[in-house]
Amino acid sequence: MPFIHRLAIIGVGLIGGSLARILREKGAVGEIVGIGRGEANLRKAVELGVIDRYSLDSVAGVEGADVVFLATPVCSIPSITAEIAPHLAPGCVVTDGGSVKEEIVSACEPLMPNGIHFVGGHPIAGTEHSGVEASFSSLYVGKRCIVTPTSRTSQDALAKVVRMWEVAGSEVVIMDTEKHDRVLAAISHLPHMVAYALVNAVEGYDRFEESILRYSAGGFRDFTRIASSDPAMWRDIALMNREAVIEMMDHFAAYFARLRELVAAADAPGLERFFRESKESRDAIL
Ligand SMILES: NC(=O)C1=CN([C@@H]2O[C@H](COP(=O)(O)OP(=O)(O)OC[C@H]3O[C@@H](n4cnc5c(N)ncnc54)[C@H](O)[C@@H]3O)[C@@H](O)[C@H]2O)C=CC1
Ligand SMILES: O=C(O)C(=O)Cc1ccc(O)cc1
Repeated sequence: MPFIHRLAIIGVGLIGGSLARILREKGAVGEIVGIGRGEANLRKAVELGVIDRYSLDSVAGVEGADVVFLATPVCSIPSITAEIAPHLAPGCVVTDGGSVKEEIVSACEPLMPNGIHFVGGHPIAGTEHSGVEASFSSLYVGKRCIVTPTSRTSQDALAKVVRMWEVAGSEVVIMDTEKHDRVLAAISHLPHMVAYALVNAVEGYDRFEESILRYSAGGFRDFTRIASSDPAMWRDIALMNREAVIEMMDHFAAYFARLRELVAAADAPGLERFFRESKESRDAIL
């Protein structure tokens, strides 16, 4: 039995499309309406059976929806929410999948009319690919999804969002928005910054006349897979979580400087200790 009657998804890409696929597969949703700007992508989403119909107009698209899921780049989420807020059906629950939470939740929660609730969410699952064609129904299975209620969040709205992610196969973790943004800056945003910088640094190394990237082996390719991620998405994340990202970049720079010192001093035991500590931590997360 569907527990969501009409789901409106704004931004039918990897994240929105994957949620649509799994909820349909589980029989959890009656009708799925896709909303976006790119008509070709939305038409493709209908062809693939990811959504039932689409609208290029957010206000018309959310009509009668009991759940609205926003899955566009993070900086666009507050303005889209402001646009749809006065047109939502009574009792509607609005939630999102954006990679930053503090600014989104503090901007969107107060925009909700009486009886309509915004609950922030973030599936810790994804790939370096984007668009509806990259979406797949098992994306969220066995992954964590962080949900960030506030003291104002209705328990019924929270329960509906938690149920949605559990049906999608995720383990839901409740966290406050401030902690979310610090944790994600460390375990997701910093690695993306490092990967993007590493690829540019190697490409920009001009000792030789040819581009040396084509000689890269498995290690470089594994390490930099995430530098193939969507630039507009990562522009928005870097801008919206700027303070926490800078704090982590500075923290990382201190460790990198320490490693440089060990190399410069040819400190063999120091280097081995540095690498051993890192290997032990990394082995423990596998
Ligand atoms: N890609 C990933 O691995 C993950 C992404 N996220 C978050 O999910 C959100 C969506 O990311 P993806 O699905 O990967 O992106 P995507 O690029 O695959 O899909 C985004 C969709 O939103 C549409 N869109 C962009 N701006 C819009 C606007 N102003 N109005 C309406 N539609 C608009 C695009 O046309 C596209 O169809 C982002 O906030 C991102 O931070 C969260 C977890 C993982
Ligand atoms: O491609 C990968 O491995 C990722 O790290 C995907 C990812 C990107 C952004 C998020 O907010 C969460 C997960």
